[in-house]
Amino acid sequence: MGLSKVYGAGDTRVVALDEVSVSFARGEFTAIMGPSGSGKSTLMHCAAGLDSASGGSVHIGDTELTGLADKALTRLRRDKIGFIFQSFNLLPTLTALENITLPMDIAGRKPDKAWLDTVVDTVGLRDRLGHKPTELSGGQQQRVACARALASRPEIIFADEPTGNLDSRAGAEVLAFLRRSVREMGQTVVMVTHDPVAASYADRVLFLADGRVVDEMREPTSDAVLERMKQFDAAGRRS
Ligand SMILES: Nc1ncnc2c1ncn2[C@@H]1O[C@H](COP(=O)(O)OP(=O)(O)OP(=O)(O)O)[C@@H](O)[C@H]1O
Repeated sequence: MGLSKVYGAGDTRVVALDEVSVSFARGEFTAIMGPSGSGKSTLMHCAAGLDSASGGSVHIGDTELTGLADKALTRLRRDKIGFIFQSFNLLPTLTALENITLPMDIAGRKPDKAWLDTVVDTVGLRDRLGHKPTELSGGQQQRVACARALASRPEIIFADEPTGNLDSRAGAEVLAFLRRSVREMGQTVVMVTHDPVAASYADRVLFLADGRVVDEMREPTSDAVLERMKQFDAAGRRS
C-alpha cells in the first residue's frame, strides 16, 4: 500500500513507483500493462519481495513483507510465491519432473502426490516428465515452469512476460493453462505483459503510467486493451 520506489538521487533520480496502492484478490488473474518504463517490473519485483520498496508496505496473506529480514523473506518467497519468467529459468541438468519438484525438494517438503498429478495432467506433460529442458520445445519448457510454480500451491504466482519468448500457439497454451489454474484451482496470478491478447486472458488489467496506476479494466478484450494502450502512445507523442 502506498508503495514507492525511487532509484538514484539528484539528477539521476527516477521515481519508478509513485505511491501505488493495489491489491490482488485471491483466486483472480490480474494483468499489469503500461508503456515501457512505466514501472511494471518494479511493481512486480517489490510485490514479490525480489526488490525492496523505498516507501509503503507489501502484504502477502497475513504477512507483511516490508521489514522482513533477508532470511525470512527468502523463506516467504519459497513457501508462498510462485514465479514464472520470460526465459523459463529451468535447470538444464534436471528432468522436467525434477525441475517441477525442485523448490519443494530445497524446502525439504514432500510434494502432495495427488496434487502433483493434477498439475502435471493439466499442463499436459505426463509423457515428457523424464525429458531434460533441451529436449523440450519452448512452450513445453514454459509449461514445466508453470507446473513448478503451481506445485507448491503458493498464495500467489507472479509471471513476468511468460509468453514473451513463445510463438502465438505455444503462448496461447500457456495462457489457457494459467487461466485454468485460476478458474479450476483457485490460484491467484499476477502477470506483466506487453501483449493485449495475453492480457485478455486475465480477469482484470491494471494500467500503469509514470509509476502510477492510471486505469483498470475488468473482463478485458484484446481490442479494448489495445485501444487503451494506443491512448498512451498518443499521449506520449504529445508530450
Ligand atoms: N536499477 C535501476 N536503476 C535506476 N533506474 C531504474 C532501475 N530499474 C528501473 N529503473 C527505472 O525505473 C522506471 C521503471 O522501470 P520498470 O523496469 O519498472 O518499467 P517497465 O514498465 O517494467 O518497463 P518495460 O516495459 O520496458 O520492461 C524506468 O524509468 C527505469 O528506467
